[in-house]
Amino acid sequence: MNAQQSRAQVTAARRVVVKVGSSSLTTAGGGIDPVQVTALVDALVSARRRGVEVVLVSSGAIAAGLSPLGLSRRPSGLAAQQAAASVGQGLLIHRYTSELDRHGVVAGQVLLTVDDVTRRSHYRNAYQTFAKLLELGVLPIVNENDTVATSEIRFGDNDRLAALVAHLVHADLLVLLSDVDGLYDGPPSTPGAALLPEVHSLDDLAHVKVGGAGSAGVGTGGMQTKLEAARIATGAGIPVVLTAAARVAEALDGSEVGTLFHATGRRRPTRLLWLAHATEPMGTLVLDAGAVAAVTQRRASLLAAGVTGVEGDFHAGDPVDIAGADGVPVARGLVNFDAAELPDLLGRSSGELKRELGAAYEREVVHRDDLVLL
Ligand SMILES: Nc1ncnc2c1ncn2[C@@H]1O[C@H](COP(=O)(O)OP(=O)(O)O)[C@@H](O)[C@H]1O
Ligand SMILES: N[C@@H](CCC(=O)OP(=O)(O)O)C(=O)O
Repeated sequence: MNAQQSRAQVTAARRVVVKVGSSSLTTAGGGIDPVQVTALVDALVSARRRGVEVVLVSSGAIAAGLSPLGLSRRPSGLAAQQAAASVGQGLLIHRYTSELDRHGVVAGQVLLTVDDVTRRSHYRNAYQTFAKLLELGVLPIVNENDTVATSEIRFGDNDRLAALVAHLVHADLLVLLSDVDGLYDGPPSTPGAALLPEVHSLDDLAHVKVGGAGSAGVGTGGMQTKLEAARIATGAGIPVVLTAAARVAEALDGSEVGTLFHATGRRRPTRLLWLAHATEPMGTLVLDAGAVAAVTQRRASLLAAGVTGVEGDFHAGDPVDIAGADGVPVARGLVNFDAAELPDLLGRSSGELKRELGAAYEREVVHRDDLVLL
């Protein structure tokens, strides 16, 4: 496939998720950069006019809230960040809404937490909301619900959130916008660093040196979280274009800008993708060798009989790691029992548990549908 043919996947995309980072939306002095927002909105509206459905994932709430609160830089404490996000998210949406209004486009705000897409009932709900918004011609603008997320359940970076949203809405393409015009083989400030126009497999990037966030101090993850996002999306069958926010119009019309990451894998259930890549495990279940084989090779549910140890303080429904005797996680799943209930059940067969404790205890410790191999 030559470079031009590669970009045909971009122009063929009918549903696109575009993610823009804080560093591309804010001025050097802090606050939202109106010029950048106008340029971004114009490019998104042009794509919509070509019949493309667009979902925007926008960071910038914390950055936009700094100057109204008299802060000159991103605070380190979670509560202060949440306060800044609370102030800034309204300003950010107001800016988008008024820009989109010039084009007669209606914006819809969608604030997501990790729970919204790990819990079965929530993620179905999130999918239906997006589908309805798109059907109504609304441009959804997504951010993490920073003000309510706690440090344990926070995403922290919107790159992975964007990849998971792309999968959730069944997008054909993910466009990651930053202040740098693509992936370089080393931090772009390093002399001689060269842009990589195409990446066929993220496993080929051993030679690439990846640094942290840019100099402005408002971005969070740097290139690392963008590569993680690219891994999630491409592994689920969605190609990714990474480029500078200033080049969004070219990226969307299929010009050869930035870095194109080719899709490598196929679609998987969104919730499982989320479980593998986005959740913080609340504990670990240690298994005997037979149970490891059952879970990893036969894709069976995990039963109490094969669990030998329980670590952590979790509740039914929480994500937990599933490890072999060496403690190395082999899978992650949503557990069906509280940590406190499990010690009495370990090593016992389902039939025995049902006889002694009642039918409610016959259930799997982790059901195979709620389990993903790592
Ligand atoms: N190999 C690399 N290629 C490109 N950029 C890199 C690389 N390593 C580190 N970076 C840095 O990552 C920064 C982008 O991340 P970040 O500041 O978090 O952006 P955003 O706010 O857009 O999410 C760039 O400004 C760049 O300095
Ligand atoms: N939800 C946070 C954004 C966190 C984040 O990922 O920021 P960035 O690295 O700029 O994309 C906010 O709106 O400030």
